[in-house]
Amino acid sequence: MRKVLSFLIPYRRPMGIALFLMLIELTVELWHPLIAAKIINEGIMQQDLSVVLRWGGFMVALALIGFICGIINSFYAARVSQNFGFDIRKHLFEKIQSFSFASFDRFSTATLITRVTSDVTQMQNVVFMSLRIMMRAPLLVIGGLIMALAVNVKLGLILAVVMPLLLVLLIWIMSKGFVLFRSVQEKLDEANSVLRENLLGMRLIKAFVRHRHENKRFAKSNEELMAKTVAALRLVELTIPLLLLIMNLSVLGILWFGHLEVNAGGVNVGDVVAIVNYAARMTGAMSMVSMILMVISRAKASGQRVAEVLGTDADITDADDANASLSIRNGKIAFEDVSFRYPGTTVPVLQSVTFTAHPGETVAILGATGSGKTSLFQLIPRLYDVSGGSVRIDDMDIRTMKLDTLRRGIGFVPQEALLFSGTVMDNIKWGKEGATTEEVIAATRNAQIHDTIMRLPQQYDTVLGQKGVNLSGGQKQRLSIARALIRKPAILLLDDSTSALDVNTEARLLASLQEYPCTTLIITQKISTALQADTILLLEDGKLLAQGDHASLSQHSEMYRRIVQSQFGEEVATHANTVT
Ligand SMILES: Nc1ncnc2c1ncn2[C@@H]1O[C@H](COP(=O)(O)OP(=O)(O)OP(=O)(O)O)[C@@H](O)[C@H]1O
Repeated sequence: MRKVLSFLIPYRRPMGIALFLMLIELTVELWHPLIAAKIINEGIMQQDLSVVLRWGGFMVALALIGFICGIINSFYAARVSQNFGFDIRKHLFEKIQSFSFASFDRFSTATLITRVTSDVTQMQNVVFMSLRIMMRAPLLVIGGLIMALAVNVKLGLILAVVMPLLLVLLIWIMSKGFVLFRSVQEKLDEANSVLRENLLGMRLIKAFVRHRHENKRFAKSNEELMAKTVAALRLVELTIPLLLLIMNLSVLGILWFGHLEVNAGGVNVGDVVAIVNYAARMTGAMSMVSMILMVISRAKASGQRVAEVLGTDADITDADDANASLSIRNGKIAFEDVSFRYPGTTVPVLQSVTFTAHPGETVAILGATGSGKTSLFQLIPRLYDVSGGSVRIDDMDIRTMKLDTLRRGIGFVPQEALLFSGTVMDNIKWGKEGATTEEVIAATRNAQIHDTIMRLPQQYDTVLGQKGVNLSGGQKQRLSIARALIRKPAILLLDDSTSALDVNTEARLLASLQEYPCTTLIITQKISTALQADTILLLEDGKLLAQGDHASLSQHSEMYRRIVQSQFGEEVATHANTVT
């Protein structure tokens, strides 16, 4: 939480000005009842118009000063709170960018979105209110109490007894509110999560006619959010009427004892009016305090959630002795007795994996679904770190290299082609900042997508919809391959990235990849793809079952023979379909 509050440090000066202006406003407000008492006692009761006019004019002048200070205070409060929110959002975004995959496994996408948006807004509100009214309200209560006691001790004592009782009540309510508002934010996460999944999976939902089921799912989550919010707001709703009731009873008490005192000659009418006036202002201030306490308890819950993200250490970082001069030159990859399990799990997904991919070689990784192929890939750019053994590139343990240098030398094409909104050109240049048009075209030609792009309405300037919705699966895959090729990486990782391509296009693509001086690792389910590789790795349940070229595997691996037999029939059929 201290970390979150430290974001206010750069704004000490405007905060100081805002608080100073607020103090002037407060002084003006506390002065008013005294002047009113003077006007009543010395002007109205003595029928002296000049006193009424003089002090009346002074009152108007003070009100004007208070008004001007209030406006400038609001201006500074808005500026500080907006800048504070901007800075936190920026830091959160940068922090999330530095997250390892393990951290992403910990925080869902929906919760991260709520934390960067709604939670930060709650905290912004509290900063705005602090500078505008938070200090003013308690000071007004304390100042009002002191002034009331100064005007008349007996009548002032009524307020002195009631105020601490009210404060205890409000603090109790705040502690309840904190718990409730934390669960409101959690329910908001859940509703966001359902909404997000729906929007992303809209096509599937329509195709499966599952909209009723999804409506119900969202309605359930929406109802839970409403129920939690209503419970939290009920507490807020209860607070102010309760507070008004107690304060109005005290005003009645002041009027009752006041009238007795006036009759006994112990106090002036003007003084009773002044104390009632202070009580009224304190009532207003107390209801402000109760509102503020609610906002604080909500912001405290949000602050904790934001602090959790900011306090998450990047667990995959450069080692202290990482050598900045090391970079990938030849692209030799060696796994030495590598084992791996996902952080927070006990089951190993890779066990004693040892193989070498020599520079310029193409290695295909075959294996059933869930056998650990993607996990193996993720270890190469250090998206996760090995649990045992080591991954070496050009004979260097990758943990001795700078992360950025390591990742810059790798072209990674994930299983699901992910494109960004923007033009086709922007999407390919995303792989290499400042790439020339010639470089883009060379990459798209090799990825077998240039001709397709030229047939698009605005060719390279065609704007892609969200996640590239206006492209086919195979087109998306080839665009993301082009995006990786443009980096001319020393190591190219294709995670089942040719699955949506027909056999001919895939063969052309793989042939053109031969021209790249890079070591290529291809995860594939297709024997036809594996056949183009120099070496084939056969994974089963996280273990490397066999490795070698097609001929040696056909001879030595029973499992490989089974896969070939099961697939070649299918492929002949597929090929026949493509030809016709
Ligand atoms: N983030 C994760 N946290 C925990 N376990 C995971 C995570 N990702 C994958 N796994 C588990 O690791 C195992 C291997 O998954 P992996 O994605 O590497 O398989 P794969 O061979 O690439 O499968 P596919 O061909 O279906 O993509 C699976 O049992 C999976 O449940």
